[in-house]
Amino acid sequence: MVERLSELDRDEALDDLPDWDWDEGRDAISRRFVFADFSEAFGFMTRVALLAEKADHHPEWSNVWNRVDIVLTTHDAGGLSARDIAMAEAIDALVE
Ligand SMILES: C[C@H](O)[C@H](O)[C@H]1CNC2=NC(N)=NC(=O)C2=N1
Repeated sequence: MVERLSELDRDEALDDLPDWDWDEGRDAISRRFVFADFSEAFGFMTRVALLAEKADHHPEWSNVWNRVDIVLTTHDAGGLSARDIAMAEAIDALVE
């Protein structure tokens, strides 16, 4: 069972994820991705979906044409966990 990150661990992890915002109310992190067009956005979503299935850790997300909004939190833990940090790092690596 994965646990929620402590405040200290969270602050440390978020220092290395400057493009992600922490939502205190939800204990979640979010990031908006903007692409050239829908095709680029959906290609990205496909790659994220494959990562998510492999990790058995799934984003909450929405897509409007070239925009993809992703929220990561761990439902099983009731907040942000190391699984979200790992997923955010893997997602960032796709767009680097
Ligand atoms: C049974 C299965 O392992 C769980 O429901 C997994 C699947 N994907 C998940 N995704 C996310 N974001 N949080 C979870 O707690 C979670 N749990």
